[in-house]
Amino acid sequence: MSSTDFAGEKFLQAVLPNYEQERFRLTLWMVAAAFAWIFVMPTLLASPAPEAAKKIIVLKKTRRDGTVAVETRTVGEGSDPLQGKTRKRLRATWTSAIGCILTLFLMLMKLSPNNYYTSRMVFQSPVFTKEECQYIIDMSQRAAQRSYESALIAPPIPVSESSPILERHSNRSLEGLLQEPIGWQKTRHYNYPTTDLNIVTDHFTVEDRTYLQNLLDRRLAPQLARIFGIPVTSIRANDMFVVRYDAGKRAHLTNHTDDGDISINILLNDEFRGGGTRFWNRILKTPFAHVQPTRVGQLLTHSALINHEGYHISQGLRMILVGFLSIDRMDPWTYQPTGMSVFSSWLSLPWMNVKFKEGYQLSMSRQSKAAAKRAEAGEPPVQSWKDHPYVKALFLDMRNLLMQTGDVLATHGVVNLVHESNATAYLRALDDHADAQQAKLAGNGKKSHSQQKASWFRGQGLNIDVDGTIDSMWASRSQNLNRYMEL
Ligand SMILES: O=C(O)CCC(=O)C(=O)O
Ligand SMILES: [Fe+2]
Repeated sequence: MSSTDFAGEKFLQAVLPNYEQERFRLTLWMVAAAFAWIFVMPTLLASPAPEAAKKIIVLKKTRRDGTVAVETRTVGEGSDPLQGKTRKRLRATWTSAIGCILTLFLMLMKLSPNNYYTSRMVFQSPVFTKEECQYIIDMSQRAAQRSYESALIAPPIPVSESSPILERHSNRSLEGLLQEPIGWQKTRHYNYPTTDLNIVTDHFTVEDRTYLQNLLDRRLAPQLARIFGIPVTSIRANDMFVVRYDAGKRAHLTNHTDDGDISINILLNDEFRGGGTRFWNRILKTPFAHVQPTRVGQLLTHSALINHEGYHISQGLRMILVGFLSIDRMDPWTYQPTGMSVFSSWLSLPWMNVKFKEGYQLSMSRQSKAAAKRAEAGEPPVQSWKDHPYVKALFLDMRNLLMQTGDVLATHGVVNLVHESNATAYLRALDDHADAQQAKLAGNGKKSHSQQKASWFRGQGLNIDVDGTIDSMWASRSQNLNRYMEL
């Protein structure tokens, strides 16, 4: 979304990049640099300096009769003009090629807003009102109550030979629902468990989801599009959930990175002490920010690759709405392009970094599944190019290289986009714009314009491969497909 389309632009107290303009400028610079390295530099580097072209060596020989004979010999290019020139040209070509790649890489890193501006920055802005946050808390408590009731009557899942891990996990999560805080999931996230409820797979109602979807479409989608320079159609939440931290129980979340491309974290209440989110600089091994929003309904959004932690609360209950968002270049269902610029996808270090990370992880899991199948059936597995050991190693190397490049070159910091005194007016401007859009569509006789919206719930729980195709779905999705179909 360009700055002129964003309804909240005049309330921004920080200057966000004008993506379109900066990408246009960057393209011109890159074309000029490539032209210089390909056509001008090789000629300059290969052309001999006039005095260096020939070297004259004077040889003095004393003859037997005592007289001195002076002999001059020309060496270097002069003595072997063709070979010297070829060698020089070859060296110039190589130097130019390396120079060209390095220049373009540094330009991309330092002139592209998707790289220098959004890689390691945290953005803060208002997104919900206090009343809306209370409504979300209430719907979460109702969903927890329904989860508890269904867990009371659900029989334990028999552990079968074919999928013991999954079924043991399902039993553990059923048990968790019966423990305090009752009805809340305790083991949904495996490595960094939070006490949470997923908006689709837990017992929220269709009305709850519709309420949230409407709010996220009006308030969150345009802000993310503006901050990260992406179209709203490229946004697909892969996991959207409400988290609670209880003082004295699970009161913090240790340092981690998230899954997906972009993370969102919206504060729903303020009846607690401590808390906030701490963001870490991996190079310096120190936090670069500890953000404690003072206003309920405040959004924190950042690249999922930034290390962060949910800081310990010492009193009360802290609730947040969290989303792990995937930014798709292609719609995973139709394979139509989402309209995302190449500068925010394959030329964006954080985006590429995530794709290589996911590509590597998927390949590893495919490999272990294939090994299990092979053991079962005694057949050699069919291997895709993505699972070739060299490709896998390349994915891992690229992931590490891109991560470290971002860590070293990108600015780390927090941008507070809207002053607190403007929060209400800012949200009203976003609402007015959304209403006007809707009225315009209704006037055009179009009932809905769903293809122009972000996917908040319908597209969760998918593993998308580096080539944009669906690789697999999470167990929680395949077990609840009917809920995804409702939306
Ligand atoms: O508690 C927070 O602010 C961070 C939450 C978080 O990072 C997560 O749920 O992944
Ligand atoms: Fe996180």
